[in-house]
Amino acid sequence: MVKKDIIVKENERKSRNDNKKWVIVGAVITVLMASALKYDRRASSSITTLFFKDQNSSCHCPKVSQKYTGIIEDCCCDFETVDSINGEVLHPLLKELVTTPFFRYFKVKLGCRCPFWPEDGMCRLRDCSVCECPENEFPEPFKKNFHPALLSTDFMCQEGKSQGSVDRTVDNGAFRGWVETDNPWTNDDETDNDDMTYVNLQINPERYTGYSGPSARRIWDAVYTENCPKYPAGEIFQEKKVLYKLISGLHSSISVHIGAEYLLHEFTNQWGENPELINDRVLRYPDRVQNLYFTFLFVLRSVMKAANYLEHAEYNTGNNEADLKSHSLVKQLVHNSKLQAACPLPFDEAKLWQGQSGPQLKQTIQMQFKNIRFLSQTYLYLRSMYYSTAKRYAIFKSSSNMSTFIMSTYCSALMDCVGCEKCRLWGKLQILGLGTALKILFSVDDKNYPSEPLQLHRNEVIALLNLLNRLSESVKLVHEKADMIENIVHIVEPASTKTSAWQSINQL
Ligand SMILES: Cc1cc2nc3c(=O)[nH]c(=O)nc-3n(C[C@H](O)[C@H](O)[C@H](O)COP(=O)(O)OP(=O)(O)OC[C@H]3O[C@@H](n4cnc5c(N)ncnc54)[C@H](O)[C@@H]3O)c2cc1C
Repeated sequence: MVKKDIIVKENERKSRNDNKKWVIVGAVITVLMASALKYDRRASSSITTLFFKDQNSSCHCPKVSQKYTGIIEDCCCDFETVDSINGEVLHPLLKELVTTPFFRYFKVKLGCRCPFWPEDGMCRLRDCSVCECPENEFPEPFKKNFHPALLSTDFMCQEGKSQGSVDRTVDNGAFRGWVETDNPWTNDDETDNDDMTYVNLQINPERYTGYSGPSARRIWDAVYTENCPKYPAGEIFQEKKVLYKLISGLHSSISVHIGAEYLLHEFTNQWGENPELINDRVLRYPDRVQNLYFTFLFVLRSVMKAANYLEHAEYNTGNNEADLKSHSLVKQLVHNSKLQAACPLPFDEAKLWQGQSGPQLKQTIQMQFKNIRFLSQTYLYLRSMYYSTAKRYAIFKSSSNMSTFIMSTYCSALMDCVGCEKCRLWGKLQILGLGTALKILFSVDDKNYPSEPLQLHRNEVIALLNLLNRLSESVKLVHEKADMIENIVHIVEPASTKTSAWQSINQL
């Protein structure tokens, strides 16, 4: 063997040894993390939090999840495109937008009475309660029930658009001011009164609150079982499936936010990520991840459809500079060329309500989602007759068709039963956001009823864009960290051996 070959061989051997060393070091670190995770979940969360932070701050790109690829079920976009456009365009814009004064103050009725069960605040943390805004903090124009004058340009007709294809954009040449009209998809009992309060969303983040147990379970159980039934295999109505997927996607997002900002050590008030929770509640179930992406695209589509309305809306809080910023960010969002090129139609709402039973089905589903006052009245009547809560609930569950019908009309009313103020705040905001998306996509028919253009409440716009931001954050976290979380958690315990308490209950 010539000398040169010997040197090459020697270098290869050294490099193999070096590699082995790194493999061993890696394995030791993994084992240490795994044992820490096994014996102290909270401590391990801190370790993984540090681990995640290091990954992000290093010069290497964070490891990207390749697990979710291809077209997102029932949508017109694939995972890869959504991840890239979200990371590049949507997330940065939305993150900034929701900090502006217009979008950070949300009007909400927090002290509502649950029409189904007595209040049983199961919250055990101070983090559960909401800091309401002092009177002098929220924007002056928000206090007035103002109706600004109409802009001069009126609703434009659609003549001359390309040959016969249906243009489904909501084209409101004029912004008609913030109005008080009923949203057929949500509770319309949110008009101004003394019970309403303004909340600064920035200081009330959606995160772990400690709200759990029977109270929380009962809400989700009611949402899925009573109002938005899980679709059985072979379900014929695509529309019902859409409603289920929206709720499930929202649920996934809430779980991701709980896991992303978790109270690791109550005593030291240390917050961080809880990867095990994110894995157990969302990542282990590919359909829940699909539903999260679906909900994101659905809401995104509604924002894109309402582009012209949102562009011409008034973002007035009395702070000129900040309001110009809100307006500019909204415009950048709704007319973003990268977004339009990458994912021009995130969800195709025109495919729904097509069959003969379409209109009736639409009404039924609308009723499932919204809250009608009728229930409260009927419920109060029943309550005056029956004192036992259990009996009252049993009546609703088992008696006449009427009761079943009434019971099934409630998705948003259930938010009044959430026994934790902060969860109720975000629950109400996000259900209102979903209701607004549904309203934009399904309640406005520019082609057949051009005289009834889209009209939104200020609060609906605030809810819609905050919801989109929440979903965008969840999608980003799942995309960037799913593989890492799954690897870490699987080292400790194979997913297949785990069965959550709730899964067991549901399987009974
Ligand atoms: C409206 C609302 C808002 C909330 N907001 C917060 C909050 O901000 N902070 C906080 O700490 N807690 C919040 N909670 C409580 C939280 O959502 C959980 O209920 C709680 O942490 C207990 O979790 P769990 O493990 O019992 O499962 P849950 O999340 O309560 O889930 C219950 C069951 O629903 C099913 N399920 C779960 N996820 C999905 C999904 N994506 N799709 C379909 N089915 C699913 C499963 O069968 C699961 O076992 C909120 C609850 C509600 C109802």
